Amino acid sequence: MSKLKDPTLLKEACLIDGAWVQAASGETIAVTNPADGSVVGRVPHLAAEEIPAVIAASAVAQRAWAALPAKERAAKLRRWFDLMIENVDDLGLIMTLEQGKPLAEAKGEIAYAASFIEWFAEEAKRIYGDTIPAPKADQRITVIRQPIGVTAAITPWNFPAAMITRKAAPALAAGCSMIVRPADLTPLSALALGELANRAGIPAGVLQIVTGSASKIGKVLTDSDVVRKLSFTGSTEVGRLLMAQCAPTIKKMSLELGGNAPFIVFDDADLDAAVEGAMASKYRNAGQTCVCANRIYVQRGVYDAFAAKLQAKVAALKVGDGTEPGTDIGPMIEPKALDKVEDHIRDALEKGAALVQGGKRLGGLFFEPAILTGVTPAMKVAKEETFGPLAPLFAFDTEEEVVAMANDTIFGLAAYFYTRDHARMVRVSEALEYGMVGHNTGLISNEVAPFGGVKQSGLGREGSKYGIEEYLEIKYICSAV
Ligand SMILES: NC(=O)C1=CN([C@@H]2O[C@H](COP(=O)(O)OP(=O)(O)OC[C@H]3O[C@@H](n4cnc5c(N)ncnc54)[C@H](OP(=O)(O)O)[C@@H]3O)[C@@H](O)[C@H]2O)C=CC1
Ligand SMILES: O=C(O)[C@H](O)CS(=O)(=O)O
Repeated sequence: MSKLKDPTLLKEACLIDGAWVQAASGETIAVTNPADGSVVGRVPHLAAEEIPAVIAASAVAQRAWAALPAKERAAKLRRWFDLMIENVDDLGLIMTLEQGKPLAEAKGEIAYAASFIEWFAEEAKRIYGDTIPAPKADQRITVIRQPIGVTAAITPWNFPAAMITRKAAPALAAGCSMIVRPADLTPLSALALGELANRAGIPAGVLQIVTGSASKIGKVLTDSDVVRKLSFTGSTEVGRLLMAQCAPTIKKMSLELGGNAPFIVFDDADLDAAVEGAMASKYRNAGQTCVCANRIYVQRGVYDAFAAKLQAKVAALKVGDGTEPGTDIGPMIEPKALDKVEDHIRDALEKGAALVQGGKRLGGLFFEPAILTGVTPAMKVAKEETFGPLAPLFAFDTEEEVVAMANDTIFGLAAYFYTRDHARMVRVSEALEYGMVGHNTGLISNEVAPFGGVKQSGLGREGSKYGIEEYLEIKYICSAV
């Protein structure tokens, strides 16, 4: 890839025990650019039989890594953060070429991804314990927190860097090792991060990155009793499967799964702010994020005004190759993603909705950002996650009605609402059954706050002071004195 300042960041190999390794079979997987179908690179297609050695290396490395003083682990993580920031242009370009998002968004994700490493480099030094007054004079009670041990992560294609560091940073900060299996569609970002981890002095085997069959590699990782924790980001369907696979070994799990975010606009909202928030929440990454507004509810008195304002903004979005200046919406990741958006539009139209903006294929994997009006709870788009650039507008009359509709889903990841009434802000933020709620904002993701869902959107939290708990075990020590 000639445009890289540092071409050695394009790693077409797996990171195993500190070395860059090909599959024993020599088989590879092509990584293609969703903008034009060109091959960006090729990564190894490891066989399942090659994974036990990776797990063994992880176990050896983890013991030495955990034995380091926290301050030394923190310093290496901080160096990894610094190297990511220094290489943001190359990391962003690699991401745009394999995932499609506009370059500015890709660079923004690199900064977001790096922020987790910066944050947990600091948290590494603050893993405190407790002393507890004993019930007997000849006893002393202490509580310490220790790393879980060998961990694994399986990550999705939509945030090829942030979903790696949001798991690896707390794991390594806690003294764990981690084996990462990135999505086949976007492994190059993860492998570039692995190269920078090596350069940062993170010891061989502490962070390993393997590519190949998700189900076969996943099965080896979930079956292993050495792997004590699995962190997964992806669909609820695969999350359920992995939970079942982890049950026989009683693995700790973190699950960041599907969403179906309601975005509610009350009639007392600042409409321009609400439109800006809807644009940011809905069309980021071409709508391919789990916290995207999936259902937009607008109180009847402002419905037409909101729809008109939103349509004007959406009509101005530039769809194109993510490397082209001014592109707002890149290609979608694969053909089935466009099929799902079209299916949701077709179903809504058959049930009485109107397509007032966009909704056409633009060739290849490009899709025209769309708006539906007259949407009702009877339509697929009310129950299923579109994961694409489609804004379905529902009208509502009362607060009670819209909260009930917003909560009528198996998901509970993110929700958003716009109101300038303080009492309503308190009532609605407490009534919404979601792990994360945005009030008068459509962007809630950062490294300092606990990211995660309730109901069938997942288990656990990532980021924040809570995120490191996912990689620690509590040990209670009772001493007779
Ligand atoms: N809560 C969150 O933060 C996020 C949730 N999601 C949700 O995921 C969906 C879209 O993302 P998508 O990546 O397609 O989700 P998938 O669940 O299909 O894939 C996620 C990851 O799991 C891997 N995978 C797939 N099947 C298995 C299996 N049987 N065993 C082990 N690993 C497997 C995939 O590998 P491969 O792709 O190589 O086959 C990929 O690396 C949406 O529902 C979205 O909401 C997505 C991102 C973030
Ligand atoms: O996978 C996702 O969709 C991300 O978690 C969304 S975010 O963290 O970038 O908001």
